[in-house]
Amino acid sequence: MTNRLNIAMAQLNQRVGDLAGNAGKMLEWRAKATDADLIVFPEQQLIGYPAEDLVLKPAFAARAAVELSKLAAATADGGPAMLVGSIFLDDGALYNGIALLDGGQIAAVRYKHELPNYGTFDEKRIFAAGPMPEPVLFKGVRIGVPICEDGWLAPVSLHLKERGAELLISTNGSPYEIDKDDRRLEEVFAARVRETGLPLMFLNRVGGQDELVFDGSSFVLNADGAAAHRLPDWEEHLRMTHWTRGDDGWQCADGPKALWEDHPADIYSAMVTGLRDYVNTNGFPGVVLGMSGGIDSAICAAIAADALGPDRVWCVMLPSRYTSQSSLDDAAQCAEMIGCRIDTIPIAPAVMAFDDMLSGSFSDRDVDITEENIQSRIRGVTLMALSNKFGHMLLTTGNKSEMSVGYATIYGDMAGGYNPIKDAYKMTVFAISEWRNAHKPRIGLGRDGPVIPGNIITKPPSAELRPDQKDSDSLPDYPVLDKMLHALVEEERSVDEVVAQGFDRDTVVRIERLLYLAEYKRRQAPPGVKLGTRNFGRDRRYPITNAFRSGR
Ligand SMILES: Nc1ncnc2c1ncn2[C@@H]1O[C@H](COP(=O)(O)OP(=O)(O)OC[C@H]2O[C@@H]([n+]3cccc(C(=O)O)c3)[C@H](O)[C@@H]2O)[C@@H](O)[C@H]1O
Ligand SMILES: Nc1ncnc2c1ncn2[C@@H]1O[C@H](COP(=O)(O)OP(=O)(O)OP(=O)(O)O)[C@@H](O)[C@H]1O
Ligand SMILES: NC(=O)CC[C@H](N)C(=O)O
Repeated sequence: MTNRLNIAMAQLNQRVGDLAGNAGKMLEWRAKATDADLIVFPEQQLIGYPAEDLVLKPAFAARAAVELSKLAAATADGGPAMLVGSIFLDDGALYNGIALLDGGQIAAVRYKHELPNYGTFDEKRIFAAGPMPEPVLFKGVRIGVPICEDGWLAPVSLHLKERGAELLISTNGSPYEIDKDDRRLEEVFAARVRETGLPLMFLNRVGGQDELVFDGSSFVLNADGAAAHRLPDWEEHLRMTHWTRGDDGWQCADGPKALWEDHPADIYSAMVTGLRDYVNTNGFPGVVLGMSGGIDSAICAAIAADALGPDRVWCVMLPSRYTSQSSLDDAAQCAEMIGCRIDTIPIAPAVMAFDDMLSGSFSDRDVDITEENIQSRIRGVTLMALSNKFGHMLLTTGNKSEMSVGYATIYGDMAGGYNPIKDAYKMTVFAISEWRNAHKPRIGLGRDGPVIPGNIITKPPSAELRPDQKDSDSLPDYPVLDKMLHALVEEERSVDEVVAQGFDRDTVVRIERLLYLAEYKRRQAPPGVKLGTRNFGRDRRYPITNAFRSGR
């Protein structure tokens, strides 16, 4: 039995499916934590979280077992023991679990009891729930290891306390959502400390995995509820924590307390993190995007420059006969401010070729939205040709307001691989543009100073697909539209409830109809960074074919 423990917290990124890579990285970080008795890694650090249905492939679970044995063998060197999250096939059932690796062996294994099955989580579909976990014994100390959701609810921690746990170490794969960092510390895990009277370590992963981003923001709370450590958000970080046992139990010595980003800096960092990891992990040399002189493409280019560096961002202006001189000037100035390449490829020759090709088929039809959308699709084809030829991934730039009501052209401006602003309403796009002009993000690789010309932020949004077109011709002004959408999407309000908030009934009925009709477009849209509690794709899963309208 010991009265002192040094526990290292490894707030790491992960690569889903790269078991050997994740294992190698854990050993690298362990080698840096020389004074540690124990080094702790986030939930499912070995396989990457969330690995989704990949865990159901028997060969994957078998490989995880092999890699875990190798890691266990590596602890025969007398260095720090390791707490490693992985998957475990046990008597035909698959568990999300954690292993204590010590003295060259797998010294203990515990399974997750509470499986989250809401929002983005589907763990009941892929895992069996473990029994109530007992504490693990390490150097004579009984440590409770609630795995993520186990710590979000009271029963597991209470059980661990009852079974003699002396401190709690919670390993997490807790995705970013607006304000979630403070909620984890001040509400959820502070409650576990109050209920059990035990000190608690909360360790979370960082980095992006498809639509999810993880902010880290790990911490240690002492039994009196005071924070002893706060690790930085959005960065990998190794933190040594020093614990002593006194008459009142275990106490963690005070350490550095990082400040976590406020609004809207956190949203911007989430977008940078999600895009950076998506592009780098999937091996693209950079990104290409259509730069129209509008705010959506401008902020996407700025985010990409902060994610990848300006030299990996390639903007292309694709003017048509409706593109104004001010759009050409704004696009050029924006690229110059960001410090990235911009080329100009006029689309008129392709537009004329399509007019010609289709003139026979369309001879008895008026010109309508068909011709407008052909311009957008020509841009999509051109940008995808650049992507094919040079390897850069095409960014899509539709914000959540547009994606909500289908204000985008399928196979046109919706063509692409990833959308950094997919979960940001238009008013959020304005807010982060203002913010980025006044601040360089801490994790950003872009330039200091403003990156978006003021005119792009102040001019009325327009798709420029026909003369003098404005978004407000088809949609309510964005401050109004966004409030309605917030009520309909994020809060799942009915038309009557939204009308009661002071909005015009006909408009709300129309917006709800557009929202439901556009489901088919969203189902074919690229993934993008989740910011809120109700993103399109993982959180909000509506039927495409859907006759329900709440306003009739
Ligand atoms: N339920 C369903 N399941 C599967 N497919 C369905 C469908 N309903 C329609 N469709 C298909 O979708 C087609 C209509 O969708 P789509 O072709 O997108 O055309 P549509 O939605 O009619 O038009 C695009 C809209 O996006 C606006 N916009 C805003 C900003 C930028 C841009 C831009 O392009 O840069 C565009 C543009 O002004 C216009 O209002 C139909 O012709 C039909 O083929
Ligand atoms: N002239 C253009 N050149 C290059 N890309 C374009 C052009 N027009 C549209 N696009 C692409 O299509 C996307 C959708 O156009 P849209 O007008 O909705 O967005 P925006 O111009 O960036 O912003 P805003 O809605 O504020 O005008 C743009 O973000 C851009 O990627
Ligand atoms: N991986 C998990 O169990 C995460 C669930 C947890 N409630 C969260 O949102 O962070």
